[in-house]
Amino acid sequence: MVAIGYEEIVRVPKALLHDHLDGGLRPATIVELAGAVGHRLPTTDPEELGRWFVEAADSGSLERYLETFAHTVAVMQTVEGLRRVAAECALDLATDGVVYAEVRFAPEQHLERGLGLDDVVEAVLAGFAEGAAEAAAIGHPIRIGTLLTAMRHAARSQEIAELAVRHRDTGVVGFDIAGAEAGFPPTRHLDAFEYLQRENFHFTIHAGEAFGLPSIWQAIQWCGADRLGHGVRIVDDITPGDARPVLGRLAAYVRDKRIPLELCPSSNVQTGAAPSIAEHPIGLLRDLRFRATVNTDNRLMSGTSMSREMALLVEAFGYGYAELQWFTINAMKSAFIPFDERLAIINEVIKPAYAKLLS
Ligand SMILES: O=c1[nH]cnc2c1ncn2[C@H]1C[C@H](O)[C@@H](CO)O1
Ligand SMILES: [Zn+2]
Repeated sequence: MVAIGYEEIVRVPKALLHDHLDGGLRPATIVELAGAVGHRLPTTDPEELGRWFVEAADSGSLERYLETFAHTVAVMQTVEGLRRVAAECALDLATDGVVYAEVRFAPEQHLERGLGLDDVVEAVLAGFAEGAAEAAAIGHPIRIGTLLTAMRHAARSQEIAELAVRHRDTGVVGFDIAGAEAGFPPTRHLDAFEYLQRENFHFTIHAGEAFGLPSIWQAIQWCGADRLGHGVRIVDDITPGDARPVLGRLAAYVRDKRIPLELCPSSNVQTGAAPSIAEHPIGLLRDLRFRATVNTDNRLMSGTSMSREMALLVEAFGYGYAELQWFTINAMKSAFIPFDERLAIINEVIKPAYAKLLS
């Protein structure tokens, strides 16, 4: 069987659940916006800047990886900057063949030049709407849902959770916590998660990336997370066994309850959560039929795209269209938009496209 090529992967519909708005800027846009607000960058050559982000993020440490965001967050402090970045994000994802995306960002990081939390959210939602309309006009329809993230080292999660609920009818579909994981367990934000559950709202939690099973356990059993951001370290609870891998109690629970794992292969290699793409646990987790999904995390810091992540998996694991469809439908089933809308995208967009390729 001939391996599927990159161009073919771009053409198939893809669904993306874990992508950070402030981790996906175009380098040329950063240069332009930084010039306008007087922010000093490591270089003002867009190509060099793109390489700088990937190299700086390639540190083997989540903490050092996160330091690179200072340069993207700095240019996302005005309505115009936020709107533009969101519009370009929608357009870039759509032209990469992503038909459904949930994009997240932390509003509390965008208040340095006087905007309020609601202004920030409204600017981003307007940008997504504009980018999606532009994409549809050139034949690349995309549905974008927004997730609001609270930073786990800070103490604004309740406020951000309320902000998310306030904007639930205009495009915000979920909540998340992100930032350095070690030392900042999910239970620090229990009040926010309990509030969201009372509001019948959806949330995912970055867990099991730079810290292991206790973080995943807390996210699910204490906080009630619908999905796990990364969750890749669930493999620490899976042992080889004689005939087949043996799942511990937590891994079995995650699989039995079909808890979605937002796996981000390239990002995990950069932060040291996985040794290489070929050795990434996604291969095992797919074989064991966990609800595994493929994601970009930060397209700028990883120099990647949704199609590139899938191409890397095709190369490393020999996947064909059947596996790509499986990951895509897993993501769509796990999305935070209403059930009927998820079903419509699966039945009217994803399945017909793959059916042609699989027949
Ligand atoms: O993979 C990640 N783990 C934890 N935090 C992350 C990751 N990628 C991005 N972030 C942080 C940095 C961003 O500024 C923030 C909001 O998008 O989320
Ligand atoms: Zn992330």
